Amino acid sequence: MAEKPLFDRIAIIGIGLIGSSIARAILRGNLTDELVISDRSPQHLSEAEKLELGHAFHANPSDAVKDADLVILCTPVGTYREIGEQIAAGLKAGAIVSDVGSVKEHVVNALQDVLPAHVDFIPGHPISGTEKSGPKHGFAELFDQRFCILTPTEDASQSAIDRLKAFWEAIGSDVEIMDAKHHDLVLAITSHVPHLIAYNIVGTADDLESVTKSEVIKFSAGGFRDFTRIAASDPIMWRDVFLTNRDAVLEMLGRFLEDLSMLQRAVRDSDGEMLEGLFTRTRNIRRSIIDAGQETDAPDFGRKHHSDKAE
Ligand SMILES: NC(=O)c1ccc[n+]([C@@H]2O[C@H](COP(=O)([O-])OP(=O)(O)OC[C@H]3O[C@@H](n4cnc5c(N)ncnc54)[C@H](O)[C@@H]3O)[C@@H](O)[C@H]2O)c1
Ligand SMILES: O=C(O)C(=O)C[C@]1(C(=O)O)C=C[C@@H](O)C=C1
Repeated sequence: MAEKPLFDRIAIIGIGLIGSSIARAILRGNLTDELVISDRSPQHLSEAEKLELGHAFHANPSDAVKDADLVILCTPVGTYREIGEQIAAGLKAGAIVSDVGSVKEHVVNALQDVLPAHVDFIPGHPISGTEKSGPKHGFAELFDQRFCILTPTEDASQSAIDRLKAFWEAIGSDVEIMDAKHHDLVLAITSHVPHLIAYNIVGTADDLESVTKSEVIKFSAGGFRDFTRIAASDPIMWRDVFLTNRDAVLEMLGRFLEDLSMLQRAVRDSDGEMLEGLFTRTRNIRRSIIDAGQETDAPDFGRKHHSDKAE
């Protein structure tokens, strides 16, 4: 006899890159009997239907969450409160409500007092993605061997946390439980500030057009090209990240700028020892990431075949 799926009915709100990757991974693993999709973009909803990413499709999120045992918000974090208000009345007692947002304390603040007491609210964040947006760019393997961080509130039941953990593990991820504030500080330096740096360096190079001319494009096969990939990431998603993780980003940016000034001084003073010392330390960090299996040692990105194709 076939095994019972993890959840009878799952609703995904927002069928973009992350939502559609989760949908594909759910279908790949047979993790539900009924996968319901909602998106406010009629184009994304019909694309998702054509791609057969679910069993039912609704423009209105309150229709999608009806009878769902697991609801996952996969929209930019700035939309969460509004969506929470739209779905609250229709949520089934005992349902788990989760999300994939890149910021976590804001998500707790935006949703905690909007959601009914009869659901378990467990914010989540898969630490994997690409610079692409929309349903056609998702792929089921996105979460394989990547971390997914859960930041359950004190009110969430252990059995609901265990079920959501089992869900992400079935999707291919390793699950870590973390406090939301701590998550936001860690991700500020490992993800948010790096994106800000990429947006900045590409913007600066573009502003220096008179110096670089079209050579920004011509010579962007090396390190700069890696920055252009990151700087191509979704503008709305990243606007919301910086609007909602302001304090942690500013704290980490302050530290980053201090260290950058030290490097500036080392360059000015021709302090080769300092430069070589730092570069040796950072090279070892890259090697330890590869040894831990978090990245391939390819000259380009581990996911080149999925994410690096021009639109
Ligand atoms: N892209 C990444 O690398 C990545 C990685 C991990 C987590 N995340 C998080 O995942 C979430 C989604 O990001 P994405 O990359 O999939 O973005 P995306 O732009 O590809 O998809 C977002 C989808 O949400 C829909 N949407 C927007 N507002 C809506 C609303 N009010 N109601 C219903 N649908 C709405 C859009 O039409 C779109 O289909 C974000 O919160 C982001 O922080 C992204
Ligand atoms: O590889 C990329 O394109 C990513 O930027 C993925 C990345 C990251 O910074 O690591 C981006 C945002 C997320 O919240 C999680 C993952």
